[in-house]
Amino acid sequence: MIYTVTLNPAVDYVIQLDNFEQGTINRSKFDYKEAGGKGINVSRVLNRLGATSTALGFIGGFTGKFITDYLSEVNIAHDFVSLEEDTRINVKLKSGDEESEVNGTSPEISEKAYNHLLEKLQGLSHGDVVVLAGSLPTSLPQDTYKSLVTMLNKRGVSTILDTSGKALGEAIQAGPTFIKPNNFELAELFSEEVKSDDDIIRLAKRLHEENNIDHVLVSLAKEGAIYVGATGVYKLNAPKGKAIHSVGAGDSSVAGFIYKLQETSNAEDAAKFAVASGSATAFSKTLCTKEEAESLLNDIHVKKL
Ligand SMILES: Nc1ncnc2c1ncn2[C@@H]1O[C@H](COP(=O)(O)OP(=O)(O)OP(=O)(O)O)[C@@H](O)[C@H]1O
Ligand SMILES: O=P(O)(O)OC[C@@]1(O)O[C@H](CO)[C@@H](O)[C@@H]1O
Repeated sequence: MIYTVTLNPAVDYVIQLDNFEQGTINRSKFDYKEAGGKGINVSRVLNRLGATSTALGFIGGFTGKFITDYLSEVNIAHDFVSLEEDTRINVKLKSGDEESEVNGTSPEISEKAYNHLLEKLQGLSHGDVVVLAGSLPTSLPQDTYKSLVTMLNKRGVSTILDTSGKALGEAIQAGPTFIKPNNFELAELFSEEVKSDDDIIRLAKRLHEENNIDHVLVSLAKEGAIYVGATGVYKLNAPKGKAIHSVGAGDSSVAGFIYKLQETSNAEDAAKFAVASGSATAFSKTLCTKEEAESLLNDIHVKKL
């Protein structure tokens, strides 16, 4: 069974304007709200691809209810720990072709709430897959993902990690099964400039070999992705197209990778489907459908390096 863990979910409030002007009243051309947060997006894309998952994490208030109502409506199982405080609202502002984001602050996570989540995860075992994705609420320590990965690894659970900054730096020491940093997150992780594919491959190989991470997929937005794993190093181009809404593109790549790897056990196919899913999301108004992802597969070429 696949579980996604979103410790810091969000209602994404997406606003489109022709031209945002600072210091004055702007009126949106259109706006909408979506159930967001990286793990929740992974569950949503898995659902669109035809794979079942259960969404876990912390949820609270009217914003939390918006998310759980939506998940129930689209038949995504969920078992969140309830909080008193509202789940945050993240603003995604699109002005012309520019995208800006203001992500809200997280509610406080009490020790009791954290232990409640831990109990749910402690019930998992070999064969289960857990996706840990997104930022940590500010009240949780930076090594939270590290301790969760350590605990899950001991139980034989596969761990997929998509986070950034110090939380990522700590968690890679526990050797998750799969990580998907983008090139900026990779550079930050090693405090190095990443200027070329060779730089990316060198650092991704270190993660694979020294940190024991089976699959390292470095996403490169419109440049595609580079994969490093036991079967080799692959460079994948992204299909050409007009990027409409890139929020959730990375989460779609994670979902696409997990979905295809479970289906075929082939890392090259999984990396290709990851790029297709990420690009399909970037090219559409919201998260991709299976048909949209599949329609891009012929435009993605995998080069073994
Ligand atoms: N402009 C684009 N054109 C084509 N494909 C894109 C574009 N932007 C993103 N993608 C696709 O989405 C994947 C993930 O994108 P990216 O590297 O931006 O991840 P990310 O930084 O985690 O994204 P985000 O935080 O926006 O979800 C890429 O590997 C690519 O397949
Ligand atoms: O603040 P975080 O947890 O790093 O990212 C949260 C977020 O920006 O990520 C998703 C897109 O990947 C959005 O749905 C959500 O608003």
